[in-house]
Amino acid sequence: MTAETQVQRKHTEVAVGVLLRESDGALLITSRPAGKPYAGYWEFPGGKLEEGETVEQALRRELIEELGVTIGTAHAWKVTEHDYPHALVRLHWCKVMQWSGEFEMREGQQMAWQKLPLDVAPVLPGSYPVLQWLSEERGLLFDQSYYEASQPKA
Ligand SMILES: Nc1nc2c([nH]c(=O)n2[C@@H]2O[C@H](COP(=O)(O)OP(=O)(O)OP(=O)(O)O)[C@@H](O)[C@H]2O)c(=O)[nH]1
Repeated sequence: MTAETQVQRKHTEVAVGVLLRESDGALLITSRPAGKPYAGYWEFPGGKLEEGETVEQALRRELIEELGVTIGTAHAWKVTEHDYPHALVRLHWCKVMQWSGEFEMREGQQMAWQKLPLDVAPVLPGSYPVLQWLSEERGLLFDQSYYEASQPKA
């Protein structure tokens, strides 16, 4: 092993929210704004933890900044990792059932309340496991290829 391969990449810690609408179980997804890696891809709302923040604090701050809503409790759910060319991310997934305020896309992104399977694509690859778990919870089949960039929607 060379010195280069021994270098450990540092994880970027990310808080991500699965907002679930009580009336019909729909979940909220948003598009990544222009200027960020994977611009235009669909994702769950969230962002990077800042120094000294807990996951819940970071998620609450990000959703105010990006969507203009204040969340209630963020229920810690799963932790996943994904190695992108731009970053090695550790994603802290939370389920959120309560929020207040009006949704306002403060970064020029799009939002959509969606049932599974989603009818938008592509989705960030780091989010595929969560779509799989959410599908399994609902007794639905999960087909990753449906969400990949190369798959034109029917
Ligand atoms: N928000 C969000 N990030 C995700 C998801 N899935 C996933 O792999 N990521 C990755 O997690 C990282 C989140 O970074 P971000 O760019 O959204 O965070 P941020 O808003 O704090 O960014 P900034 O401070 O650069 O503006 C990105 O590398 C992104 O590719 C997801 O579903 N939602």
